[in-house]
Amino acid sequence: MKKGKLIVVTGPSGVGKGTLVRSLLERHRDLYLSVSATTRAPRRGEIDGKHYYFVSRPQFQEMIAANELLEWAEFAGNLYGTPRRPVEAQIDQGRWVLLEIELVGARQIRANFPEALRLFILPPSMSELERRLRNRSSDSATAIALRLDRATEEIAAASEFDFQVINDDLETALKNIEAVLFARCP
Ligand SMILES: Nc1nc2c(ncn2[C@@H]2O[C@H](COP(=O)(O)OP(=O)(O)O)[C@@H](O)[C@H]2O)c(=O)[nH]1
Ligand SMILES: Nc1ncnc2c1ncn2[C@@H]1O[C@H](COP(=O)(O)OP(=O)(O)O)[C@@H](O)[C@H]1O
Repeated sequence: MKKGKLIVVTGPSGVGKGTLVRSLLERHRDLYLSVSATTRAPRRGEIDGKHYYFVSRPQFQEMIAANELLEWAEFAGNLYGTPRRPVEAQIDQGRWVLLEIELVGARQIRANFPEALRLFILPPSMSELERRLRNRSSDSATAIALRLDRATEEIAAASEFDFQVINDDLETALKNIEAVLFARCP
């Protein structure tokens, strides 16, 4: 069977990655979203096994030691990683797998899976990024400050990615992502 594709979506926290990925999954039922493991505490409404696998630091360290993660990184004081087995199983079945991950993990994927398609989502401006993070009301002021600090560093690396998409108008951004995915992955 023809192997599936690995598609990496990266961009600063609050840029709208989750929103874009959710819309893509609704519109293209054959896409598969990898569920990450994290040591971050669940936000209101987040479900274990659906949004993330919420694990302790020792559990996460065990996953690293057992080589169960395809990539992992520390972000704003918490560990995040992609469980290897489900991703490999889906790719072996010919499905396209989306990874919504930060920059350090995206670099690991580039090193280990050079064939992966990597997209970077940009905000229309830093002030709009900050507005989105604050309006989302999901993080403490400290967590927002850590995310904004990191955003500048991540945006500086946007050109390392195969494609850059600005998430200003949501529908336009979605169309641009679809154009990239379906032009490159016939
Ligand atoms: N490297 C890596 N990053 C991840 C993974 N899962 C999520 N992330 C990234 O970790 C960052 C923080 O995620 P989260 O705490 O959910 O905050 P949010 O992006 O602001 O909603 C985001 O940039 C995510 O894309 C993963 O498995 N690996
Ligand atoms: N194109 C857009 N225009 C305005 N607001 C947006 C847009 N895309 C996402 N948002 C809002 O921005 C906030 C952050 O989006 P989210 O998907 O959680 O970002 P991320 O997953 O990148 O951290 C959410 O409140 C979301 O509704």
